[in-house]
Amino acid sequence: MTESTPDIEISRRRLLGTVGAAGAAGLALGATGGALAHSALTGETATTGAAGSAGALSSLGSTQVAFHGDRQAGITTPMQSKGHLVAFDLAPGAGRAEAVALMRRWSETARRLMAGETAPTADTGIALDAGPSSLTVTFGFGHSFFDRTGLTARRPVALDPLPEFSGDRLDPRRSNGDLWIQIGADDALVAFHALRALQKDAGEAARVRWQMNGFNRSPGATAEPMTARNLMGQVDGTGNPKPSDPDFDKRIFVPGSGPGPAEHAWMAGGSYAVVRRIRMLLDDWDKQSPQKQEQVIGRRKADGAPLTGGTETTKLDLDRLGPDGRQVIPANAHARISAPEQNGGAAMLRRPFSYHDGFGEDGSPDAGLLFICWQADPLRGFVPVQRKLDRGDALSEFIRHEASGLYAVPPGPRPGEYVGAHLLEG
Ligand SMILES: C=CC1=C(C)c2cc3[nH]c(cc4nc(cc5[nH]c(cc1n2)c(C)c5CCC(=O)O)C(CCC(=O)O)=C4C)c(C)c3C=C
Ligand SMILES: [Fe+2]
Repeated sequence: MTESTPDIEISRRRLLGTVGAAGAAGLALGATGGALAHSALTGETATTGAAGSAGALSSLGSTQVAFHGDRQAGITTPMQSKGHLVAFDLAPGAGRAEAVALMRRWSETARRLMAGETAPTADTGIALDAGPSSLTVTFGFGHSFFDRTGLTARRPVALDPLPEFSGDRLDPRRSNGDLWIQIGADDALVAFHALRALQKDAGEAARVRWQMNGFNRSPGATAEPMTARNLMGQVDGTGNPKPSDPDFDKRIFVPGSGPGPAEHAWMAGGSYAVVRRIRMLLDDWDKQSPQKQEQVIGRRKADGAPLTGGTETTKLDLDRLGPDGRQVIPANAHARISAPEQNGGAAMLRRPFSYHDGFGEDGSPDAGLLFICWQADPLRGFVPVQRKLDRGDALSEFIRHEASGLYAVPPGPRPGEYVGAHLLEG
């Protein structure tokens, strides 16, 4: 049984039965306002009720993100500790009818699992006991989906392939795809359970094209909630636009009405996800002195503060010169080049996962960032910034873009709807 507002879904049984008042704050994360609940998410666990009995959950396990809403979950939702990205291609011969049936199945599975219920068919039992654990399942459509389903006229221009960048070393087998799913959860079994259920749901209609696994810091691991670090050890995410910024919605989500053609109205309230697998050349990076590493980014490693001083949230002083007459934040520093004021206001919401897939024969880690950024229009978000980074970013020497995807992520479904219904049936 659930109690719903547009932004909040709380399991009444869990709220009244197993979680005390302190933990209840961590239970409700709306798909639109989830990021605001960061401190509730990362707070201490608050298990009450009969310890060890079925259904007794910590606030971490019982935290639930709404499946229905104006926006799909997993965009402004606080980053979870475990993530899976998976792209599918429709099977040969599968078209629009199969895509409709598939999106119906996937939506129902996602709805149930995000509510902490079992999968609709043949549940594997992997996630029993854990609760929803902030599970989010986010669906997107790639460029090739539209031709495969006879919907080319409805394909937005914003989904045109990204330009090539000089530093790209992309593997086509791990790039693009007709359909894309992002799964995030604060429990590894819950996340894998969702991945497996959705893959089984694909049946004969679609085949996995590529799949990647990622992680972030676990909620509660730090004394206070703080911006995550990446595998280079940097505080990463500071400059992200905040949901409280007056232009946040305009930058991240497709407007509800506008000059675009009517065929593209199905994307109103949606967003575009750029996904890049970026390998970090960690053996080279780790050889650099801390001072050099800080010059590459333009921020201090210890606390993420700008090299021009202050705290993590102090604005970069891009004009400041040092006693030697040189810019304190170097001309090629990553944070300078990517700053919105250096890019005509271009902004994106970065919501990545780190990844590690073992070590190569030479001992170097196959590790880096599953870089995912969200924007209302990639041509006014990712593309101009990446063009500039590609030309002169000090970080380029230490990273390699190995895979890429761009996906149209439609708005959230209304109760009774499936994700993408307005595209497939509108
Ligand atoms: C094209 C977009 C970007 C790519 C690709 C990218 C890769 C990348 N970034 C880091 C580490 C950091 N990035 C930081 C800031 C930052 N990066 C981008 C864009 C891309 N990064 C933006 C828009 C910003 C924010 C700029 C601002 O608002 O001032 C930082 C500084 C801290 C922060 O603001 O998050 C770090 C650290 C890595 C390691 C990486 C590829 C592996
Ligand atoms: Fe960056």
